Amino acid sequence: MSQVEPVIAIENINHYYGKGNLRKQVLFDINLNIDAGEIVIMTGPSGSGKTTLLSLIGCLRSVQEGSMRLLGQELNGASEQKLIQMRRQIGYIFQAHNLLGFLTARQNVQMSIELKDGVSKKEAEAKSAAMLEAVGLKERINYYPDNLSGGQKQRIAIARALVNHPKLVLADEPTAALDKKSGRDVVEIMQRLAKEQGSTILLVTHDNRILDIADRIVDMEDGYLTRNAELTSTSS
Ligand SMILES: Nc1ncnc2c1ncn2[C@@H]1O[C@H](COP(=O)(O)OP(=O)(O)OP(=O)(O)O)[C@@H](O)[C@H]1O
Repeated sequence: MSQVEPVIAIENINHYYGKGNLRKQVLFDINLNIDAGEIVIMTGPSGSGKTTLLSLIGCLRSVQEGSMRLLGQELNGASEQKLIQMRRQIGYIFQAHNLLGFLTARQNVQMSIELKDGVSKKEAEAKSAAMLEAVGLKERINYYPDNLSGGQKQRIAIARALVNHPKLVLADEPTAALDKKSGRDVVEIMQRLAKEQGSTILLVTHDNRILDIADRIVDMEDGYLTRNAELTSTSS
């Protein structure tokens, strides 16, 4: 039998912004494979290309040069419709968590389930409540985001991203707005749920305090991948 295909397989990716004289290359010959269930942290200075790479992997931007296979599907040349379909298989957690203020915690989570076909409202309600319980917000299910702390809001965003059991979770600076303890709590919840669900996580961060949750750390610098190192586990 052939080897299991990585969740993300990136080969010789280049990316450019702008046109004509203003055209500027921001990603240079990126090669990276990420396997199922891996937690990978991407670090690097501001402007090094992390968000650009994350948005290509997240099907939020079209691949220009090179090959990017996501869950076995080639994204180079993929139609907009195909990209939309791929996005449904990804959980997104961003710094500005994008919760809807006029919906409660549960309704925010439920929304991402109701986008799927074949799930009854009752089922969606129960799933959302269970997911909020899993991130430690059992007592806050009916709260509106404005009445919750930054860490609690980010936990809703995690519940929303993971409720459909996506194979891939992309997180861009998920702890940036949080104090040390809340930041730590948030990534530990992500780590636990992803391991339980067998999800792959790719997380961009400047936060050195959370690097130890990763199986592997990759560094970007000036558009190049400069380090791709596995962490040796200290646990038995
Ligand atoms: N929409 C855009 N149009 C033109 N240039 C862009 C655009 N988005 C990003 N850039 C440029 O591309 C380069 C990479 O930016 P990118 O946002 O990917 O870096 P980053 O590593 O995520 O930075 P940060 O840590 O500050 O978010 C930078 O030089 C940036 O100025």
